[in-house]
Amino acid sequence: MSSISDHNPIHAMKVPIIDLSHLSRQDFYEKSLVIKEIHEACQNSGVFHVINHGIPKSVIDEALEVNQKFFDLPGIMKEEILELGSRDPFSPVKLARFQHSALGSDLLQRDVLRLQAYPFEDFVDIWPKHPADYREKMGRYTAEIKKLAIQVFVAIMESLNLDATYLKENFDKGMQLVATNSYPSKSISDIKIGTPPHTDFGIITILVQTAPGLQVMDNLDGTWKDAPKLEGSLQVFVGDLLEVLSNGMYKSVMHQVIVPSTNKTRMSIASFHSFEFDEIVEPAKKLVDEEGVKSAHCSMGSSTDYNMLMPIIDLSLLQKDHQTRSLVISQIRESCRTAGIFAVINHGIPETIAEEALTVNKNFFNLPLKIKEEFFSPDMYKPVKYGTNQGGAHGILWEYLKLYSHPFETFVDLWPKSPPDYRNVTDCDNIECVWIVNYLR
Ligand SMILES: O=C(O)CCC(=O)C(=O)O
Ligand SMILES: [Fe+2]
Repeated sequence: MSSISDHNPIHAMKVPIIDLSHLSRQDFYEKSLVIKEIHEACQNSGVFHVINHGIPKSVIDEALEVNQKFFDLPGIMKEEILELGSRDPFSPVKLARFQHSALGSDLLQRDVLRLQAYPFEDFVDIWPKHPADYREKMGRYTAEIKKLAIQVFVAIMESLNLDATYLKENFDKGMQLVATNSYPSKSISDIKIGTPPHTDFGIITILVQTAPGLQVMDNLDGTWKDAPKLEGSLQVFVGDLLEVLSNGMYKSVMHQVIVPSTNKTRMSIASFHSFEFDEIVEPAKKLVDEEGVKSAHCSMGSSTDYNMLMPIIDLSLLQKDHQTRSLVISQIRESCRTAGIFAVINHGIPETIAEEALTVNKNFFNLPLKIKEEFFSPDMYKPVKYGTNQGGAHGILWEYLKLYSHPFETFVDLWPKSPPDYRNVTDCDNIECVWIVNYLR
């Protein structure tokens, strides 16, 4: 059986480096160049380094040190935290050992201490008490990172051609969840050390890592690349909600950690930033085209536990080698088990076909009632059925058209004749298929 250790050699990714000191300069031209670099970085790689970010090295080093000390504590000292958070996924402080299946049959393990960090006063009293300076040093680190996240968020909004103040207030008071990942130097039996492939759920993540192991999916060639640390930099990741907000212009970046077997332990601190928990995120209006067409994104709040977000499955990976295919299949299994819903990308259906189908159906619903009524029937098993419906707490009214569509030849002659190009829309080749087109007035 194949395993992580025998997959292809990994090359390093050219992760863009953004010099943040240019952002605070008065020079408009210099600033606009950085904004352009941020735009390209978010669009192409979904991850970038920030340097000259203004956070003192001592603050970062102390945060890493104090977390290392925490993980080195005897189990008994960590027990109070385990007690507090182990059973409740929404607990603001949670310590857990994650074991996830990754490539092939491999299991990947890491320990994670997750803390809600904003507003600081609301949570600090339940942060670890040991080591004695944990709260002070992590408090300083998380406050600096929050300031940096706001600065980066504003620049990202500008890079999308949105106003610098767009959703800034929401982001200012939004959530900050900090996860310290601890990767021990040796694994037990067959279990490898690492984090399985995933995208981060929020708007942005700011990461500091101590040792090699982080890999990023290169969207250009669909391969994993090493994303090593750069001395003094912090790494910024595009999260799922930024993908939604940007109407798909920026893509959340798929990444994983596979710790090479050396004798060194590895640690990272990931700070996830988003809006308030129950806020629904939708594509920015300015980025939705004139016809109001949103790309295939669901709006979603960040209220869900971050392990429970809408998973995104890249169907093109099913055509790749055996290892990759079984990874995708295990992602699908996991999505069905946990979220019960998932989004598919790279599904092979050209965008034009989906758009034409939407347009031709819109044209159908805009026909005079007299024509649509022809398909009205109380028989719910009729292969072509038009009707109206009303429901939900707000009594929303919608029209629908239900079509049996496979086998195409059997049913196409029953489909609407107008608009004249209605029947040209693609058939489904080899699946049992019923289309139900709902139309909200
Ligand atoms: O450990 C790392 O470098 C990355 C961890 C990560 O991706 C996460 O916590 O979401
Ligand atoms: Fe991550």
